[in-house]
Amino acid sequence: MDKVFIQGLKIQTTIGFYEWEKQIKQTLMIDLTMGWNTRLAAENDELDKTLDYAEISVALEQFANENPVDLLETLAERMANFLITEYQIPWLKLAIGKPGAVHNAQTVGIEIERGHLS
Ligand SMILES: Nc1nc2c(c(=O)[nH]1)N=C([C@H](O)[C@@H](O)CO)CN2
Repeated sequence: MDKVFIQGLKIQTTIGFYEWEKQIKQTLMIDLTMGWNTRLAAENDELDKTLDYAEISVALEQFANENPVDLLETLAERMANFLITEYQIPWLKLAIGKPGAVHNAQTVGIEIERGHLS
């Protein structure tokens, strides 16, 4: 299957298990790969036949800010459900990094895959 991807999307949002984290915004880095048949858009050069990576980038930051949670795991699961439902995405891989979380690590985070590749 073809893929549409977004790499290194930097968003600012409230996230974290500890009380002090609920008072601030922190940076998250998102990498998202989505399965899609890109031939449909290519046939007649039509944006509305594909996944608009610009629209989805904006939607992800908005989603994170409207759904504050403690864990990256929870955010990733909810984001994946949102994307699959809203855009009828059959398969996706989503990684969320929290670069400021561990002072002596470049970044930490999680990666999930949901749905099925045909
Ligand atoms: N696997 C995870 N571990 C931790 C998370 C998380 O979301 N997933 N979160 C924290 C804290 O919020 C941390 O980022 C604050 O330093 C700790 N471990």
